[in-house]
Amino acid sequence: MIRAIVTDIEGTTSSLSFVKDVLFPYARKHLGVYVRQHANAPEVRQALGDVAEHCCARMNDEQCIAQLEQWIDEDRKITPLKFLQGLIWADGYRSGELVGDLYEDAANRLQQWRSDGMALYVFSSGSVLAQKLLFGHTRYGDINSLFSGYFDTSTGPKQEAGSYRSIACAIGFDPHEILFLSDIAAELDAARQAGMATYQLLREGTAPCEGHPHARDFSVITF
Ligand SMILES: CSCCC(=O)C(=O)COP(=O)(O)O
Ligand SMILES: [Mg+2]
Repeated sequence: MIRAIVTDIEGTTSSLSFVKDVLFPYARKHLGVYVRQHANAPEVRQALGDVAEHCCARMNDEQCIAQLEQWIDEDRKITPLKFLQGLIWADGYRSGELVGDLYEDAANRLQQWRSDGMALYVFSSGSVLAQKLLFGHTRYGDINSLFSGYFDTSTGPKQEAGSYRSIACAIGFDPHEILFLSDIAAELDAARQAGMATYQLLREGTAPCEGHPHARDFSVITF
């Protein structure tokens, strides 16, 4: 019996275009100024140190900024980039320039599942801060109270079964009691390898993959 649901964000609860055409360009535009202005903040220093460590190189701040900009252009899911993006998006949500995108069917079904006693979690490449910001600033209001926990790449890559085993362990459910929702075949394969049930969301432009049930939106998911 399914007792917990873990959901991806981009292409699942929220549109691909919001992430690619709104969030990433916003971070790209503000990254340099943000890092220079906050260069002495401990969390920014830590992130820049992690960039250099990832590159196995000694790098000054400007070299780190150039590397981070390149990673945004390549849509790399590297933890210090994701961490800094979350900090930068916070300003955009605070000012009202960013509104967290959330499909209406996802908002309704998440609410219903929670009312039915289902435990709900998020697993996204976006940092935990970025996840809370998105769900905290939707046109349906702040829906963070629906979620019991959040996971990002600090738990592990989304294409590796071990990440899903770690999530199951952390939330205290057997993998067979957990349903994982995503648009990406490699993520669904990894979750199933860990023993989770899966559903592929077929939002705009997503092609169905083999071996997983699929749904055009949250309203038709059954388990
Ligand atoms: C938390 S919203 C930003 C999502 C993001 O940065 C990203 O790279 C998309 O990752 P997902 O795992 O949700 O597909
Ligand atoms: Mg996705």
